[in-house]
Amino acid sequence: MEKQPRLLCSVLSVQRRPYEVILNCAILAWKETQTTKKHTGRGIYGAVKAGSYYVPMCEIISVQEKDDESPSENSGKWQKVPQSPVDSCQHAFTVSYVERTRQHCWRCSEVTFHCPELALCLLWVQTIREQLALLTNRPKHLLVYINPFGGKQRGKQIYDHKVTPIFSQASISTDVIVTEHPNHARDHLKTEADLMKYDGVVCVGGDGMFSEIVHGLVSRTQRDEGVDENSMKDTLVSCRLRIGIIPAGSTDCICYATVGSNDPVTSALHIVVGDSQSMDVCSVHDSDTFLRYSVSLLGYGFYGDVLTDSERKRWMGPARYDISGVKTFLSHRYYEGTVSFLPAEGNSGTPRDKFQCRSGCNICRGSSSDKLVSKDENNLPDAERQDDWTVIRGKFLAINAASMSCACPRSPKGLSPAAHLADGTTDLILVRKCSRLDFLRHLLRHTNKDDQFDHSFVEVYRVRQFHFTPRYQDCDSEVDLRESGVGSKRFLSQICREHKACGCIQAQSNWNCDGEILPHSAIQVRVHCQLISLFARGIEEQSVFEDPYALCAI
Ligand SMILES: CCCCCCCCCCCCC/C=C/[C@@H](O)[C@H](COP(=O)(O)O)NC(=O)CCCCC
Ligand SMILES: Nc1ncnc2c1ncn2[C@@H]1O[C@H](COP(=O)(O)OP(=O)(O)O)[C@@H](O)[C@H]1O
Ligand SMILES: [Ca+2]
Repeated sequence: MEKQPRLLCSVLSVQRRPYEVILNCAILAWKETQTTKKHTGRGIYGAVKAGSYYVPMCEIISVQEKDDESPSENSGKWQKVPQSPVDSCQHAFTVSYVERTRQHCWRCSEVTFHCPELALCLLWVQTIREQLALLTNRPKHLLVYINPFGGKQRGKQIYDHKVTPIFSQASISTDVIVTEHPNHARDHLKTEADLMKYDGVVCVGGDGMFSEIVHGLVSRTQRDEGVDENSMKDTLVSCRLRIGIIPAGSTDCICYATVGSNDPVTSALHIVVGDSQSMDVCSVHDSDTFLRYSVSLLGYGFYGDVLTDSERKRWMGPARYDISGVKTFLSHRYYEGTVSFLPAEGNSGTPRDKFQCRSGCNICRGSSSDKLVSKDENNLPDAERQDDWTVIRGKFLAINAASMSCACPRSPKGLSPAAHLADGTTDLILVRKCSRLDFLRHLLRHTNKDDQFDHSFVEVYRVRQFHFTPRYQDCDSEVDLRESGVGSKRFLSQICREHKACGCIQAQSNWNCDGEILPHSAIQVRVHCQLISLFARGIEEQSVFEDPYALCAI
């Protein structure tokens, strides 16, 4: 760490032991100074090795003056007569800071420094506050939307009990809206909210609720900037406001994949310290009609069918996905169609890479300069790479586009473990028709450490754009369904009318678009590099986590 000039340096006491406490603009450090007297039985006193600690300024949450007569410090029945400067410390201040615990979870921890004089105590408090005020990336005023019906319907409780105290401690003020119906948050952001008042928007809920916020903010930004969302060719304008996610949904994939956990306190602390993580957003069109945005999973076939079935079981809460997952797996439906895509080239890596997108990812950082026009290594804009499109026809059990890993508690490394949060690409995973047993093997690899792409029936490509067209696109065309096991040649129009009753194949699936059903089959998708930002920093390397630097021996 670069040496910074000291702002303050004093001997203060922590738990009745003297520490040399140093403040510079990057860290607060405290190092034990006293040579503790130990009686050896022979009249000799020895020195105990001093402990040193530091916390980065950017991870200090707040500083408060403290009444020194706290019961924890002076709980005895009698008061000791002060004999040394340490014993006479009457004034104190408490610093709250981020502490890393297990599995990428953060907690709020505190340390109290006792000072011999009031003036010194006030000087410390004021200087730390001044340093915190220089951290301009921290939000001061937030707009919060709570979905009271997401996940286990505990959104409001989670916010009131776990998040509000942390925001108050960090002096963050909030306007809170508890949503009353689907799309309440989206429409409020799109048309009513006075966004200039806020430094960020927070959603309390699951991926569906996050999707509402993204739609509200992105659409509002395009409208304000005069960008036509219906035009696939238009470059979208990035949103000014960062989004915070307090996980209170069923899958919480976006929170899990950007923070490393689905813990509300951790997410609240990432908001407080003003973290920032850019994210790609896919726009989904049907010809010249804008349909939706997606930041995590666009899934046709298996994941589309799971979602469609699970919506009817919403009353079950998160367990609906397990029931619908098994049911959809047993139905073993496949869908025919054509996938065409524009591969990502240059330094974008591949979905089979062994390294994963982590906090400060170099690949994502490198992509930010290309963000306005997506180009390949020969510097050709996507629009001029018409010859580079690849076309694949087939029968698919699943077509998944993962714009990020899609890691979640059900699948800790995600659908595409090497996908990047902010590289301007999505990983297109094609699972061709195969036996039930093979498909099960593939699905189970989402839940363990084995490579889910290492199957002959699975292909994966890193792409900037893709199109999907189902084979049976409209009900007037004559099709041959013998291969589909239906028997003889028929008209699809008949099948569309009859398949529900007769149990024959369903010609089309729906897209699962970040957990929302998109009742379209033919779509065109384009990735917009780093269109939004989250109050997150990406998943920290395990080494940072196992050897926490927020409070560590130095
Ligand atoms: C028969 C055994 C199947 C085992 C498959 C396990 C694989 C699980 C991978 C899950 C990846 C999920 C990607 C994220 C999707 C979410 O956006 C979406 C909505 O979340 P939320 O709004 O919080 O409810 N969740 C889903 O689509 C659930 C998919 C579950 C599939 C079993
Ligand atoms: N007040 C509300 N009543 C009903 N549905 C709502 C409300 N607010 C938001 N929603 C919708 O609930 C759906 C699921 O929300 P989400 O928070 O993602 O929970 P889950 O993870 O359980 O699916 C989203 O489609 C969202 O639009
Ligand atoms: Ca990406």
